[in-house]
Amino acid sequence: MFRPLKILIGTKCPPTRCCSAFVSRMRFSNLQYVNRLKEDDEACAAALQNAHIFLFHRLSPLLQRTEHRTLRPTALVCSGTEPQNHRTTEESVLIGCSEENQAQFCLDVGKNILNPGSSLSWWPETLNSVQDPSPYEPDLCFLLQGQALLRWNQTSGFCSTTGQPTHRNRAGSQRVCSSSGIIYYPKMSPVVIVLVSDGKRCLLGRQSSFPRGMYSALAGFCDMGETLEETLRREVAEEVGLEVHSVSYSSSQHWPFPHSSFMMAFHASVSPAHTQVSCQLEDARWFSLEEITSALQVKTPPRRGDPPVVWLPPKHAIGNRLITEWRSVSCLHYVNM
Ligand SMILES: NC(=O)c1ccc[n+]([C@@H]2O[C@H](COP(=O)([O-])OP(=O)(O)OC[C@H]3O[C@@H](n4cnc5c(N)ncnc54)[C@H](O)[C@@H]3O)[C@@H](O)[C@H]2O)c1
Ligand SMILES: [Mg+2]
Repeated sequence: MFRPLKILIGTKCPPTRCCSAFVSRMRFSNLQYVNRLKEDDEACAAALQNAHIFLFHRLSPLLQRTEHRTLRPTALVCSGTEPQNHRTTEESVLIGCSEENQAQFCLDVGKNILNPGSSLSWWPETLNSVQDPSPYEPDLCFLLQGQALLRWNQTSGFCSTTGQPTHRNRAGSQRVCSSSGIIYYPKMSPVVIVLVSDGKRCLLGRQSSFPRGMYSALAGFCDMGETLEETLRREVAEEVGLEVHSVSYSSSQHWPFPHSSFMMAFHASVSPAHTQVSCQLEDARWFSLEEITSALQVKTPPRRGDPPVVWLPPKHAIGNRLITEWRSVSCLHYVNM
């Protein structure tokens, strides 16, 4: 039976993924340490004895609401003195280590491999319900990484070539076919997300699967063999029938839906003379600076029965970042006119 060791509420945030954090982590050999744990099962098992283990249930992270109405991940703190049960040692996945070289793992205590997508639906709702998500943000990429790695291990139990079982290494960072020796590594799907502008307005769309009233930048999966630029131009042409004429890169983000996407975000512009939308989505339309400004102020999605209101992806989604960047540049443009 699963036996928790000690629950730590509001555990210290893992380091954020900004460039300076990476540089300092390199300097203190943290990355080399994590790489060694991925390659050395014995070292990894030893590290687990004194690790922080972040808990998930059916792929959803177990979160604690703090007194400041923010959410924090819940972790077991292993002291090395108590024996660990079979599931902890066999199913925890390594996701990193602290500045003090304490290993950090994730463990799903209620995995649901028959319907792995079902438990994810509460993610956006939970994240949107956080009044002020800023203290949560450093934890978010950490949890997304853990969730993706847990799901990949739960759904990759068999070799797609031989049909035989695969076995994971201690860190959960690779799986090997027991019959052929083929090595599998975690997969993610590249996605382009693009905010199209005509100079004065930006173009947002919604799919029928989006929550009521939500609009976002256009997005689409890369086809095999495509460059990012080709995906971007194809998706904009397919979804709204427009041709973009300039493209600039913004940023990237791991995204858990539908099965670990790697989102690469861009700004693009169309000629103000050719803005007629031919929509293949549920809706796509141009938004003025004023409309975007008021939509960004909607912090929680409308409840059932509330009047319809446009709202945008939450702060931690890259779609929100694109829209916020566009608004900042547009505001500057108006100030300078
Ligand atoms: N983080 C954000 O701010 C943000 C905002 C908007 C969309 N997104 C994400 O972008 C992703 C792509 O957007 P979309 O749904 O408009 O894509 P899309 O326009 O390419 O349409 C989705 C369809 O593409 C096909 N497809 C091709 N390759 C696929 C793959 N590897 N996995 C799944 N389906 C594949 C499927 O038929 C699917 O129904 C979605 O997962 C969505 O959650 C994220
Ligand atoms: Mg799309």
